[in-house]
Amino acid sequence: MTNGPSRSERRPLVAGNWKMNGLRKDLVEAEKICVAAAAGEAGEAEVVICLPATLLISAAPACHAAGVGLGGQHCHGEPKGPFTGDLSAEMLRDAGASYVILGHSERRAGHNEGNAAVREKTRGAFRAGLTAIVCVGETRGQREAGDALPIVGSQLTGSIPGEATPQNLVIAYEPVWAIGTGLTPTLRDIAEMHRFIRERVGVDLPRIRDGIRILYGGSVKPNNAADLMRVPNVDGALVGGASLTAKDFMGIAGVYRDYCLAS
Ligand SMILES: O=C(CO)COP(=O)(O)O
Repeated sequence: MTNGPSRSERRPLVAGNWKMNGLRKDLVEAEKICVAAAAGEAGEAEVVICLPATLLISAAPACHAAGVGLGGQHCHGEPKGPFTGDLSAEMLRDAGASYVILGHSERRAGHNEGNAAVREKTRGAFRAGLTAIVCVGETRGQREAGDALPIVGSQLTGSIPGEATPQNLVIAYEPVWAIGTGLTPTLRDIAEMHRFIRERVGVDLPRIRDGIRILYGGSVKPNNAADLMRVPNVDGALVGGASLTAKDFMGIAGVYRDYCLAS
Protein backbone atom coordinates (compact mmCIF):
# COMPACT_ATOMS: atom_id res chain seq x y z
CA MET A 1 0.00 0.00 0.00
CA THR A 2 1.60 3.25 -1.11
CA ASN A 3 1.00 6.59 0.49
CA GLY A 4 -0.60 8.03 -2.64
CA PRO A 5 -3.87 9.57 -3.72
CA SER A 6 -7.08 7.58 -3.89
CA ARG A 7 -7.36 5.45 -7.02
CA SER A 8 -10.34 5.13 -9.27
CA GLU A 9 -11.41 5.08 -12.89
CA ARG A 10 -11.89 8.82 -12.67
CA ARG A 11 -9.00 10.89 -14.00
CA PRO A 12 -7.72 13.11 -11.17
CA LEU A 13 -8.03 16.86 -11.69
CA VAL A 14 -5.95 19.57 -10.05
CA ALA A 15 -7.44 22.99 -10.75
CA GLY A 16 -6.04 26.37 -9.74
CA ASN A 17 -8.30 29.30 -8.94
CA TRP A 18 -6.33 32.53 -9.21
CA LYS A 19 -9.34 34.56 -7.99
CA MET A 20 -8.78 38.31 -8.46
CA ASN A 21 -5.02 37.95 -8.72
CA GLY A 22 -2.76 38.24 -11.71
CA LEU A 23 -1.55 40.87 -14.15
CA ARG A 24 -0.04 40.06 -17.53
CA LYS A 25 3.42 39.92 -15.97
CA ASP A 26 2.22 37.06 -13.78
CA LEU A 27 1.56 34.89 -16.81
CA VAL A 28 5.14 33.74 -16.37
CA GLU A 29 3.81 31.49 -13.57
CA ALA A 30 1.10 30.10 -15.86
CA GLU A 31 3.77 29.38 -18.45
CA LYS A 32 5.88 27.56 -15.87
CA ILE A 33 2.86 25.49 -14.92
CA CYS A 34 2.42 24.59 -18.59
CA VAL A 35 6.06 23.58 -18.98
CA ALA A 36 5.92 21.41 -15.85
CA ALA A 37 2.63 19.77 -16.81
CA ALA A 38 3.89 19.04 -20.32
CA ALA A 39 6.95 17.43 -18.74
CA GLY A 40 4.69 15.02 -16.86
CA GLU A 41 5.07 16.55 -13.41
CA ALA A 42 1.37 16.00 -12.67
CA GLY A 43 1.50 12.32 -13.61
CA GLU A 44 -1.88 11.08 -14.75
CA ALA A 45 -3.71 14.13 -13.38
CA GLU A 46 -5.44 16.70 -15.54
CA VAL A 47 -4.22 20.23 -14.79
CA VAL A 48 -6.48 23.27 -15.16
CA ILE A 49 -5.86 26.92 -14.32
CA CYS A 50 -8.79 29.29 -13.85
CA LEU A 51 -7.45 32.76 -14.50
CA PRO A 52 -8.93 36.24 -14.36
CA ALA A 53 -10.84 36.78 -17.61
CA THR A 54 -8.37 39.47 -18.69
CA LEU A 55 -5.60 36.87 -18.95
CA LEU A 56 -7.40 34.08 -20.77
CA ILE A 57 -6.62 35.05 -24.35
CA SER A 58 -2.94 35.60 -23.58
CA ALA A 59 -2.61 32.33 -21.68
CA ALA A 60 -4.49 30.19 -24.20
CA PRO A 61 -1.66 29.30 -26.66
CA ALA A 62 0.71 27.98 -23.97
CA CYS A 63 -2.08 26.13 -22.16
CA HIS A 64 -3.42 24.51 -25.30
CA ALA A 65 0.05 23.46 -26.44
CA ALA A 66 0.79 21.90 -23.03
CA GLY A 67 -2.58 20.19 -22.61
CA VAL A 68 -3.36 22.36 -19.61
CA GLY A 69 -7.03 23.28 -19.31
CA LEU A 70 -7.96 26.93 -19.07
CA GLY A 71 -10.93 28.13 -17.08
CA GLY A 72 -12.88 31.22 -16.13
CA GLN A 73 -14.14 31.90 -12.62
CA HIS A 74 -17.73 32.90 -13.30
CA CYS A 75 -20.21 33.44 -16.15
CA HIS A 76 -23.70 34.76 -16.79
CA GLY A 77 -26.40 32.27 -17.69
CA GLU A 78 -27.42 34.03 -20.91
CA PRO A 79 -25.32 33.80 -24.08
CA LYS A 80 -25.40 37.59 -24.70
CA GLY A 81 -27.44 40.67 -23.99
CA PRO A 82 -27.79 43.82 -21.91
CA PHE A 83 -25.84 42.66 -18.85
CA THR A 84 -23.19 45.32 -18.31
CA GLY A 85 -19.98 43.97 -16.88
CA ASP A 86 -20.93 40.32 -17.24
CA LEU A 87 -19.34 37.60 -19.34
CA SER A 88 -21.14 34.74 -21.03
CA ALA A 89 -19.94 31.16 -21.15
CA GLU A 90 -19.65 31.60 -24.91
CA MET A 91 -17.22 34.50 -24.37
CA LEU A 92 -15.06 32.39 -22.05
CA ARG A 93 -15.05 29.62 -24.61
CA ASP A 94 -14.17 32.09 -27.37
CA ALA A 95 -11.24 33.30 -25.23
CA GLY A 96 -9.87 29.76 -25.04
CA ALA A 97 -11.45 28.40 -21.85
CA SER A 98 -12.87 24.92 -21.50
CA TYR A 99 -13.77 25.17 -17.80
CA VAL A 100 -15.57 27.65 -15.56
CA ILE A 101 -15.85 27.75 -11.78
CA LEU A 102 -19.44 28.40 -10.68
CA GLY A 103 -21.05 28.86 -7.30
CA HIS A 104 -17.82 29.62 -5.46
CA SER A 105 -18.62 30.70 -1.92
CA GLU A 106 -17.00 34.07 -2.57
CA ARG A 107 -19.60 34.66 -5.27
CA ARG A 108 -22.46 33.05 -3.37
CA ALA A 109 -21.71 35.43 -0.47
CA GLY A 110 -20.34 38.50 -2.23
CA HIS A 111 -22.72 38.52 -5.20
CA ASN A 112 -25.74 36.96 -3.62
CA GLU A 113 -25.70 33.95 -5.94
CA GLY A 114 -28.20 31.38 -4.74
CA ASN A 115 -28.57 27.80 -5.89
CA ALA A 116 -31.07 28.66 -8.65
CA ALA A 117 -28.71 31.28 -10.11
CA VAL A 118 -25.82 28.81 -9.98
CA ARG A 119 -27.98 26.27 -11.82
CA GLU A 120 -28.80 28.77 -14.57
CA LYS A 121 -25.14 29.68 -14.99
CA THR A 122 -24.22 25.99 -15.06
CA ARG A 123 -26.76 25.46 -17.84
CA GLY A 124 -25.10 28.35 -19.68
CA ALA A 125 -21.73 26.65 -19.30
CA PHE A 126 -23.12 23.38 -20.68
CA ARG A 127 -24.73 25.22 -23.62
CA ALA A 128 -21.35 26.76 -24.52
CA GLY A 129 -19.52 23.44 -24.23
CA LEU A 130 -17.67 24.30 -21.02
CA THR A 131 -17.13 22.00 -18.08
CA ALA A 132 -18.55 23.62 -14.94
CA ILE A 133 -16.73 23.23 -11.64
CA VAL A 134 -19.64 23.76 -9.26
CA CYS A 135 -18.63 24.61 -5.70
CA VAL A 136 -20.50 23.66 -2.56
CA GLY A 137 -19.60 23.94 1.10
CA GLU A 138 -20.80 24.88 4.54
CA THR A 139 -19.84 27.79 6.79
CA ARG A 140 -18.23 27.24 10.15
CA GLY A 141 -21.50 27.99 11.92
CA GLN A 142 -23.36 25.46 9.80
CA ARG A 143 -20.75 22.77 10.55
CA GLU A 144 -20.81 23.52 14.27
CA ALA A 145 -24.60 23.30 14.22
CA GLY A 146 -24.33 19.83 12.67
CA ASP A 147 -25.85 21.06 9.39
CA ALA A 148 -22.92 20.55 7.02
CA LEU A 149 -24.39 17.54 5.21
CA PRO A 150 -27.92 18.91 4.71
CA ILE A 151 -26.58 22.31 3.58
CA VAL A 152 -24.28 20.73 1.01
CA GLY A 153 -27.07 18.35 -0.02
CA SER A 154 -29.44 21.21 -0.76
CA GLN A 155 -26.70 23.11 -2.61
CA LEU A 156 -26.15 20.06 -4.81
CA THR A 157 -29.81 19.47 -5.54
CA GLY A 158 -30.44 23.17 -6.17
CA SER A 159 -27.35 23.96 -8.23
CA ILE A 160 -26.88 20.99 -10.56
CA PRO A 161 -29.00 20.81 -13.72
CA GLY A 162 -30.40 17.51 -14.92
CA GLU A 163 -28.27 17.70 -18.09
CA ALA A 164 -25.06 17.15 -16.09
CA THR A 165 -22.66 14.45 -17.22
CA PRO A 166 -19.26 13.33 -15.86
CA GLN A 167 -17.73 15.28 -18.76
CA ASN A 168 -19.48 18.62 -18.34
CA LEU A 169 -19.60 18.77 -14.55
CA VAL A 170 -17.08 18.61 -11.72
CA ILE A 171 -18.09 19.19 -8.11
CA ALA A 172 -15.78 20.98 -5.68
CA TYR A 173 -16.36 20.63 -1.94
CA GLU A 174 -14.98 23.78 -0.36
CA PRO A 175 -15.85 24.33 3.29
CA VAL A 176 -16.09 28.11 3.56
CA TRP A 177 -14.13 28.18 6.81
CA ALA A 178 -11.19 26.35 5.22
CA ILE A 179 -10.71 28.82 2.36
CA GLY A 180 -7.59 30.94 2.78
CA THR A 181 -7.38 30.15 6.50
CA GLY A 182 -4.81 27.38 6.67
CA LEU A 183 -7.49 25.22 8.31
CA THR A 184 -8.75 21.98 6.81
CA PRO A 185 -11.38 19.51 7.98
CA THR A 186 -10.17 16.22 9.37
CA LEU A 187 -9.54 13.54 6.78
CA ARG A 188 -12.45 11.66 8.31
CA ASP A 189 -14.79 14.64 7.83
CA ILE A 190 -13.63 15.05 4.23
CA ALA A 191 -14.21 11.34 3.59
CA GLU A 192 -17.69 11.56 5.10
CA MET A 193 -18.60 14.62 3.01
CA HIS A 194 -17.23 13.29 -0.27
CA ARG A 195 -19.03 9.99 0.21
CA PHE A 196 -22.21 11.90 1.03
CA ILE A 197 -21.82 14.07 -2.11
CA ARG A 198 -21.45 11.01 -4.33
CA GLU A 199 -24.47 9.37 -2.73
CA ARG A 200 -26.56 12.52 -2.99
CA VAL A 201 -25.66 12.97 -6.66
CA GLY A 202 -26.55 9.32 -7.10
CA VAL A 203 -30.03 9.97 -5.75
CA ASP A 204 -30.60 13.05 -7.92
CA LEU A 205 -28.80 11.83 -11.06
CA PRO A 206 -28.00 8.10 -10.76
CA ARG A 207 -26.34 7.86 -14.19
CA ILE A 208 -23.50 10.20 -13.16
CA ARG A 209 -22.95 8.87 -9.66
CA ASP A 210 -19.81 6.87 -10.29
CA GLY A 211 -18.24 9.03 -12.99
CA ILE A 212 -18.51 12.47 -11.48
CA ARG A 213 -15.27 13.93 -10.12
CA ILE A 214 -15.37 15.52 -6.67
CA LEU A 215 -12.54 17.89 -5.78
CA TYR A 216 -11.57 19.06 -2.33
CA GLY A 217 -10.74 22.77 -1.93
CA GLY A 218 -9.69 24.91 1.03
CA SER A 219 -6.08 25.48 2.15
CA VAL A 220 -4.62 22.75 -0.05
CA LYS A 221 -0.82 23.14 0.07
CA PRO A 222 2.15 21.07 -1.07
CA ASN A 223 2.62 19.81 2.48
CA ASN A 224 -0.93 18.47 2.97
CA ALA A 225 -1.87 17.51 -0.59
CA ALA A 226 -0.72 13.88 -0.41
CA ASP A 227 -2.86 13.23 2.68
CA LEU A 228 -5.90 15.04 1.29
CA MET A 229 -5.68 13.42 -2.14
CA ARG A 230 -5.67 9.88 -0.82
CA VAL A 231 -9.03 10.26 0.93
CA PRO A 232 -11.60 8.04 -0.81
CA ASN A 233 -13.80 9.94 -3.28
CA VAL A 234 -11.36 12.85 -3.44
CA ASP A 235 -10.65 13.04 -7.16
CA GLY A 236 -8.36 16.04 -7.02
CA ALA A 237 -8.10 19.56 -5.68
CA LEU A 238 -9.33 23.09 -6.28
CA VAL A 239 -6.44 25.27 -5.16
CA GLY A 240 -6.55 28.99 -4.39
CA GLY A 241 -3.50 30.75 -2.95
CA ALA A 242 -1.04 27.96 -3.70
CA SER A 243 -1.98 28.01 -7.40
CA LEU A 244 -0.44 31.46 -7.89
CA THR A 245 3.09 30.10 -8.07
CA ALA A 246 4.08 27.23 -10.31
CA LYS A 247 6.31 25.77 -7.61
CA ASP A 248 3.52 25.38 -5.06
CA PHE A 249 0.84 24.40 -7.55
CA MET A 250 2.98 21.73 -9.16
CA GLY A 251 4.03 20.64 -5.68
CA ILE A 252 0.37 19.76 -5.18
CA ALA A 253 -0.27 18.28 -8.63
CA GLY A 254 2.99 16.37 -8.21
CA VAL A 255 1.42 14.00 -5.70
CA TYR A 256 -0.08 12.23 -8.72
CA ARG A 257 3.30 11.93 -10.41
CA ASP A 258 4.84 10.65 -7.20
CA TYR A 259 2.08 8.09 -6.91
CA CYS A 260 2.69 6.88 -10.47
CA LEU A 261 6.37 6.50 -9.73
CA ALA A 262 5.68 4.66 -6.48
CA SER A 263 3.11 2.22 -7.87
O1 LIG B 1 -11.26 29.00 -2.64
C1 LIG B 1 -10.41 28.18 -2.92
C2 LIG B 1 -10.29 27.63 -4.28
O2 LIG B 1 -11.41 27.91 -5.04
C3 LIG B 1 -9.42 27.73 -1.92
O3 LIG B 1 -8.58 28.79 -1.63
P1 LIG B 1 -7.24 28.50 -0.76
O4 LIG B 1 -6.55 27.34 -1.41
O5 LIG B 1 -6.48 29.79 -0.87
O6 LIG B 1 -7.71 28.19 0.62
